[in-house]
Amino acid sequence: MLPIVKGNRIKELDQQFAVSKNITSVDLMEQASDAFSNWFCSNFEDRSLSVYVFCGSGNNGGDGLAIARLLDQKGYSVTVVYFEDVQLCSEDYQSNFNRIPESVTLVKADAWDGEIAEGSIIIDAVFGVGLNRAIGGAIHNIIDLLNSSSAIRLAVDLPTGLPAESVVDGLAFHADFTLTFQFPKLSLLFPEHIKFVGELHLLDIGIDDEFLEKFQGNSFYIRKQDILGRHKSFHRFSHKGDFGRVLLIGGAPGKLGAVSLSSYAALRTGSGLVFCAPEFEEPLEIQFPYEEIMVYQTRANADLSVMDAIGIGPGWGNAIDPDYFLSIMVRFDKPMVIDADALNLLAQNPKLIKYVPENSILTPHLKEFERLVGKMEDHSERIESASLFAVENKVILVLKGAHTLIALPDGRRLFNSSGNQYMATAGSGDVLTGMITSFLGQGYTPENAAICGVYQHGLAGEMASVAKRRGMIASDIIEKIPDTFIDLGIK
Ligand SMILES: NC(=O)C1=CN([C@@H]2O[C@H](COP(=O)(O)OP(=O)(O)OC[C@H]3O[C@@H](n4cnc5c(N)ncnc54)[C@H](OP(=O)(O)O)[C@@H]3O)[C@@H](O)[C@H]2O)[C@@H](O)CC1
Ligand SMILES: Nc1ncnc2c1ncn2[C@@H]1O[C@H](COP(=O)(O)OP(=O)(O)O)[C@@H](O)[C@H]1O
Ligand SMILES: [K+]
Repeated sequence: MLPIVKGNRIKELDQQFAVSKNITSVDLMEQASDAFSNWFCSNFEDRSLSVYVFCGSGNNGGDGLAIARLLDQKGYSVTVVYFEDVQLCSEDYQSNFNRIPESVTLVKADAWDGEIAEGSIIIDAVFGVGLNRAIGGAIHNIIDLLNSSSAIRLAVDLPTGLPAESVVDGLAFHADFTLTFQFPKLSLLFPEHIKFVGELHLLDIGIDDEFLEKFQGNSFYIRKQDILGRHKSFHRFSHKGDFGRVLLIGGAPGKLGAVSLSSYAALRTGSGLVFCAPEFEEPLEIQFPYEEIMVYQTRANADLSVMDAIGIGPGWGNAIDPDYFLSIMVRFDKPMVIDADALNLLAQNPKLIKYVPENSILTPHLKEFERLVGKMEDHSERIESASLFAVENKVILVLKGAHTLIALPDGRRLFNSSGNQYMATAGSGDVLTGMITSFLGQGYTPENAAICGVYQHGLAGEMASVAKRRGMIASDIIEKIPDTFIDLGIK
């Protein structure tokens, strides 16, 4: 998995990597700038475009100067606006300043007329991970101006003004696209920053994962290539028992759809047998839209030990007796998936938390998480409390949203890369519960069930949204689950 290295370690990483490859830091800057300009050329093919590059005094500005030179070579019309006298800038900035060809218009910010031709592109290379205070003075005025421009805005590594790990305080550049080097900086994944980050892309600048691991902390980014190796394979003689017997508990009158979506998602994820226990007086009379789902009674002393996995909570309603929930946890006594109304029940009865089986997977969205632990200031605080909750309670906490966080009981924090805004539709969380429960029932470790479930849920959402966009609904996500196995090469 890709380490999300902290901003304050990146300089050291840069230097050590350059030494290990027998190159200079300015060579690495060239590799980064080359990756940026290649991305630029394949996304903005019209060479008659005017490009304005804004350069700060550090290495982010150095990248900007190298990018300006490379785009000029490719035939774009390039203007560089810079802020600081060159002798006061970083060494690699100075090398690139000296290489700026005459064909690039070079203008100091205080002499710039503030004009940006219609249809131009702005590149922000003012500050990256070296930001150490709020933006002020002339830079503030120019960023303000750029933010109100109709031009397309690109940020190099990090939009200027965003700190690498915390929430922005004051002004920041509003990018339409952020092209970040090698790995995402943590703050690029915060919901508060979506208007600054725009569409996020990672650019490979040649630093291998093995080298990055030397600088890893507790945060990682889940990519497509991390999934295949976490899957189990089944063979020609596997029978439905091998694929697991799972139970989904939930669905009160008026909310049957939720648990029905979870159950159907579990079937599409590969479960051999899917049972559902809806919260009705006469559950056996319930007709599900999917005939493959069987009804199970969990009241009284029904044997839960015959189940390989249980997912509990979708549409369960708010009239559940906490003792009944407790009896399910005690009777089952293996990791389970806890979602929606079951999480609300935990929030209302905190004493129940100690009965949650170890390594269970809790899947709150932001509101449900706040009900569990109290109100939080911002995403940075949310990440810390999710991680603390997972460690203290020995559970896996899946904090849902864009870049869903999987907080593991050993303190690692995994951020998801798949999914998109079209998944913000009723029932898509119920689908996730069904998928994770299914993997757990197929014998995956809770960690792998959570990782594969979260990643593939996002991938299925991406696939379904290609044809449906904002018209996508939760059952469209379910229909694409089988395609995710094909796309990932999983047998
Ligand atoms: N391995 C990689 O990932 C690679 C990284 N690379 C690139 O390096 C970038 C990091 O470069 P960096 O460390 O030089 O920091 P950067 O962001 O340019 O700014 C620091 C300068 O800004 C100043 N300053 C700070 N805040 C300020 C403020 N509010 N207002 C005014 N000034 C402020 C501060 O000066 P100070 O006044 O504090 O002395 C300092 O001089 C990284 O984001 C990426 O683009 C690639 O080249 C190669 C591979
Ligand atoms: N912008 C987004 N990007 C990626 N995934 C998203 C986005 N918005 C929502 N999702 C995903 O959709 C699901 C929504 O779950 P939830 O809020 O529980 O919805 P519901 O209660 O309607 O089922 C989560 O898995 C979440 O990660
Ligand atoms: K920048």
